[in-house]
Amino acid sequence: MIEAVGLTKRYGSTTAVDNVSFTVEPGTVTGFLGPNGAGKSTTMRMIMGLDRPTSGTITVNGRPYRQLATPLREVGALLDAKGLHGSRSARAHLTQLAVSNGIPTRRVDEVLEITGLTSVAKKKVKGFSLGMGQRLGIAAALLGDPKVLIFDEPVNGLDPEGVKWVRETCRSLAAQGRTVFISSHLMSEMALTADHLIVIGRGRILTSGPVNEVIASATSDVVRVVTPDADRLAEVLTAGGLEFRRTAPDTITTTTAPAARIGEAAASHGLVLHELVTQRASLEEAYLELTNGEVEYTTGVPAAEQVGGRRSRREAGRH
Ligand SMILES: Nc1ncnc2c1ncn2[C@@H]1O[C@H](COP(=O)(O)OP(=O)(O)OP(=O)(O)O)[C@@H](O)[C@H]1O
Repeated sequence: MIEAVGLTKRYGSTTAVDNVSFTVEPGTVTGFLGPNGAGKSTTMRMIMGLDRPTSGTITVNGRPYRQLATPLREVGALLDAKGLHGSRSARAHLTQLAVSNGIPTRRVDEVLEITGLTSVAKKKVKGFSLGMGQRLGIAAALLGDPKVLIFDEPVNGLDPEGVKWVRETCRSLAAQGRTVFISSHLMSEMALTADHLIVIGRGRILTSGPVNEVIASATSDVVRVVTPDADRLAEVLTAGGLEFRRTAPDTITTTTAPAARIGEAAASHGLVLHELVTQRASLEEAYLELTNGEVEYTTGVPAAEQVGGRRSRREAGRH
């Protein structure tokens, strides 16, 4: 398990992580979701002992990373897939890592197999595609057979097949009882991959909980009614104490009454309805609702366009 208590990291005048507390439980995929610059990578680096907290603690299995006796056997991480020596083969890279961490080299073939890299094990890493690099990074994370895994933006830049592979790998690692903590700025991807979400913005936790609850808390159903009897329906709804808006002469919308109640109220007064629709807010809307105002910078591009279209700073080569 991973536990953060009052975790804070400042870089000069920038507070990257601001008094954050959370736990990440075994047997689940926990998504760490937030816009660019929210503090995800900084938190993950602190888990791995690559950055020291300004205050607070972050532990893996009850200990700070630097106090773990055999760190690679307890926690594996994919933080930056580009930190590879290009002239080495995938097998040589993993073998060197195994030897320097006292891990039997037979494990190298196992992780190559798990990550589907056996056929390219002898190829030089510099010829690897982004997807193969991600697989190699995950192979390295799995080398010590750790119970805790941390992947920072593992699907960034991957094609749909690569995204699916990462998703299924995370799910199966969690099904084996491992603790899987993955960061992303994509709500839609997290909705498919994670069981739990921790949503962060400007270094602070905005919300956390089971994925469905987090999404439900940020979205509300909108019921839209189209009727030639809008005036009479409005009277009926008012008499029933229901709140609604007239969005067009023949259209009524409400976020407080379920469609069934509106339909029954209309039927009991013999009113004709042409449409009675429940519209669920999209995941992007939920995400924007959750992280509204928490983005580090804005581009002047409407937020809805930014969600799908923006590249992370890492992808843009500015990380
Ligand atoms: N080494 C550093 N020195 C100074 N500031 C830093 C450093 N690392 C991160 N920051 C700042 O801390 C904040 C959080 O950055 P971080 O990389 O943790 O965010 P993130 O959520 O991982 O975002 P992204 O998805 O863009 O990687 C940002 O304001 C960033 O500019």
